[in-house]
Amino acid sequence: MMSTREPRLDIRVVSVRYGTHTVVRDASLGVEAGAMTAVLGPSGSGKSSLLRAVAGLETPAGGRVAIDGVDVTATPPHERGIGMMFQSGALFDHYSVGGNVAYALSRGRFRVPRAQRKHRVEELLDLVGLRGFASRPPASLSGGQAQRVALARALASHPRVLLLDEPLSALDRSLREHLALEIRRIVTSQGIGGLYVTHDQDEAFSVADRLAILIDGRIRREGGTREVWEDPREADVAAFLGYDPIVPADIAATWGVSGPAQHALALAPGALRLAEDAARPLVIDAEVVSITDVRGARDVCVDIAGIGRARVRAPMRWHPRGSVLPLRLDDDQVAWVR
Ligand SMILES: Nc1ncnc2c1ncn2[C@@H]1O[C@H](COP(=O)(O)OP(=O)(O)OP(=O)(O)O)[C@@H](O)[C@H]1O
Repeated sequence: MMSTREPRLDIRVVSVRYGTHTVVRDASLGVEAGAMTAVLGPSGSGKSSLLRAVAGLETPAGGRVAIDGVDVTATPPHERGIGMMFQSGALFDHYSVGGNVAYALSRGRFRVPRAQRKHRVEELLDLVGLRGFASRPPASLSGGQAQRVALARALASHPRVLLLDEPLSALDRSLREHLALEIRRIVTSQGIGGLYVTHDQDEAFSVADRLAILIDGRIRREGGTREVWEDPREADVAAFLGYDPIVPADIAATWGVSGPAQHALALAPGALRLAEDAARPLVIDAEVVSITDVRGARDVCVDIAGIGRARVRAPMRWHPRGSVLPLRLDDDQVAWVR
């Protein structure tokens, strides 16, 4: 059920234009306090431009941005009560880790009195898992630690809204997953409204509780992560999320599956299963194209008449019995799309 409270961050029909080129068109989105929305979309879809408009670094060509019900569309960035974190933390090398965080406490409308800064720096470093790091020079930090400092700095002045633009994309995957969960924990526990820009589907799903899918400057789907995944509604949204292939309705009908008129059947990874022991006729015949060993499984590329290439997971010790591979469909792993 939708809350009747004012959302922490309210983006209403915001457009961003560079010259005559509109790169964000009528974007509307609400983020509750203590919640994180990921703006997920392909490269060049306008994600950073939307974030920059929310931050006040870009003047929207139309629409409004409100924080806690107050219109901040014309408010300078440092007076909006927002924190920002980017791909590269851009720490000051000539300050210590603590100095970098303290600097953020000394500026803007939300600055902290000098006497309280040291305590707040320690509190923030503790929050991001860097207790005892205050006197370290930034050059001595790993990439992940540097981004933790950037996060501490972004949180320094008790922002009401935290804006994150691909903050983990320079880190390796395992660290990215770990830090994404930690950022989520911090945003939630601090009651901040988080807006997190990424092009990485896995990262979006681990960091956010809601998703806004931005394609070609338009928010094409918005909702809870699970809801968006289970019902992407449109074929290109499904394809961007990783559904592949998208099967025309007439072919799906030959598998005994039918859906709404003018819809196609999008298959999630894992929707096609080996069916070597299943009773005919409810099997889909595929041709084996290639087999690649991956961690803990075999990735089988198949060709299905009328659809083309698709991928199927098989156990590590599996070998095909012939060139024709019988498959079945797991109908929990499909979505009907327009
Ligand atoms: N300052 C600018 N002046 C002119 N065009 C710009 C400017 N900034 C971005 N653009 C263009 O706006 C479009 C959207 O860019 P934006 O950086 O918002 O996309 P994005 O989804 O964040 O992409 P990426 O994931 O690659 O960072 C692109 O076509 C880009 O070239």
